[in-house]
Amino acid sequence: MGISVSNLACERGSTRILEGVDFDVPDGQALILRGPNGAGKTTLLRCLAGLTPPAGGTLTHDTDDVAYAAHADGLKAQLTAGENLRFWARVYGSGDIAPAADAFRLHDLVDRPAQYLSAGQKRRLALARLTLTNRPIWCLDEPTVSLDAQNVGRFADAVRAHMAGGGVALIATHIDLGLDTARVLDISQFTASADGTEHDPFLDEALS
Ligand SMILES: Nc1ncnc2c1ncn2[C@@H]1O[C@H](COP(=O)(O)OP(=O)(O)OP(=O)(O)O)[C@@H](O)[C@H]1O
Repeated sequence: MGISVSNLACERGSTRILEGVDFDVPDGQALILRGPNGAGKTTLLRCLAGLTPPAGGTLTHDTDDVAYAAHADGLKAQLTAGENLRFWARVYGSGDIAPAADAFRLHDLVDRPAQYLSAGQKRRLALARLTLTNRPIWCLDEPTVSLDAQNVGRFADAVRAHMAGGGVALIATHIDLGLDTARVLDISQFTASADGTEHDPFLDEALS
């Protein structure tokens, strides 16, 4: 399956952010998305996940096959960590939460309400959801924010396990995850602004 993107254009609001985006990611591979702040990494991931329709070009994958992890953790604050995991396991039809809890060392936290978890613990819980989705394509936006070095390593292990099972991962990150086989794509080459500078639609509007 993998992902194949051809001449893709992406918008936020009605503003064209990216155009001419071309790449392939075969099964079992990861693609690291790089580019300066505002280059359009989130915009591209949202488009690949089906949250924003493409403004042009083609995607070959079914967006229902995508598990998307945004900047926000998306936890249910009143539920415990374990209840959050069991909720997602029911939603995605995956029975056992133990492998997800193992991957991110959450066993000691399962009875704690999510609202009382530290920032890094919340992020680990949010990332554990990925392993419960059984979805083959992971689109991850700055997944390691708030993680310490050991947990960055655990996250990288989870991505490796996903790839070993034939899964695909697209990861916007500014850090080195140590994924030796991953390709890197600088998406600033696809920025839609004519002069090549960072496009700021709010400034454009103020000056027009
Ligand atoms: N709703 C919106 N309407 C118009 N423009 C938007 C909207 N949301 C974001 N943008 C603009 O789209 C551009 C791309 O934003 P995006 O969040 O995709 O960048 P990014 O590469 O993920 O940045 P960062 O590294 O800072 O997370 C930015 O210039 C941003 O200001």
